[in-house]
Amino acid sequence: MQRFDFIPTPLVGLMVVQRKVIEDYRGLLSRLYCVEEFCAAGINKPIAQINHTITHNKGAVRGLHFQHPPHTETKLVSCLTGAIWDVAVDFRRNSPTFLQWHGETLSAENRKSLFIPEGFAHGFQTLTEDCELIYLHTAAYRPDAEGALNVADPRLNITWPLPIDDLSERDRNHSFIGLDSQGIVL
Ligand SMILES: Cc1cn([C@H]2C[C@H](O)[C@@H](COP(=O)(O)OP(=O)(O)O[C@H]3O[C@@H](C)C(=O)[C@@H](O)[C@H]3O)O2)c(=O)[nH]c1=O
Repeated sequence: MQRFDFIPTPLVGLMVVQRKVIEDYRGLLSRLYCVEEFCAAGINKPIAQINHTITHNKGAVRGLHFQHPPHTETKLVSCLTGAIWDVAVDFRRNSPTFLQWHGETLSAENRKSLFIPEGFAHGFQTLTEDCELIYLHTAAYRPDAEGALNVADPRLNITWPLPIDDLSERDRNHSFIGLDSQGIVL
C-alpha cells in the first residue's frame, strides 16, 4: 500500500506530499519519508541532515532561505504540531516560473509536507502558536553558503495570511531583489 501521494504544484518540481496514516485504537502511524516511494516519485537524493524547529508566536515568519551552489539542497518540510503557511519561491534563473511563489498550508491535522527542489527559496508563517517542524535536507548546513530573499520584497509580492508580528533581525535585513538596466535579476 502507498503511504504517500505526490501532488504537483504550478511550479515544476515543487510537490505537496500527502502522508496517509494508519490508525488503530492506540493512535496512528505515518511515515515522514520512505526511500522506496520517494525514489519512485523521482526524489532520489540521500538525506544529509534532519532539523527540528519550534516557533512560539502565531504570525511569526522565518525565511526566505536557500543555499548557494555547490551546497544547494532539497528540503522536505513537515509540520507536526500546529499549522503553518509554507512558501517556496522559484529562484531557478532558467525556469519559466522564475520568481513565482507557491504557498500551502501544512498542519498536524492535514498531514501534508512540501517537497522543495534545489533552486527554490523557502519560508513560512505560523498560523497557530507553538508550531513544530521537521526538515529533511539533502545538504549539510553551510552558513557561508546561505542566501536569502526578503519576505517583504515587492517583486515577489507574497501575500502572507497574517500580519507579520515576529521576524528575526537577520531576516528583516535581507536585501530586496535588484534589477539591472535590462531587467535582469542581480
Ligand atoms: C538551519 C541551521 C541553523 N543553525 C543555527 C544558526 C543559528 O545560530 C540558529 C538559528 O538559525 P536560523 O536563524 O537560520 O534558523 P531559521 O530561520 O529557522 O532557518 C531555517 O529557516 C527556514 C525557513 C528554512 O528553510 C530552513 O532551511 C532554515 O534556513 O541555528 C545550525 O546550527 N544548523 C542549521 O542547520
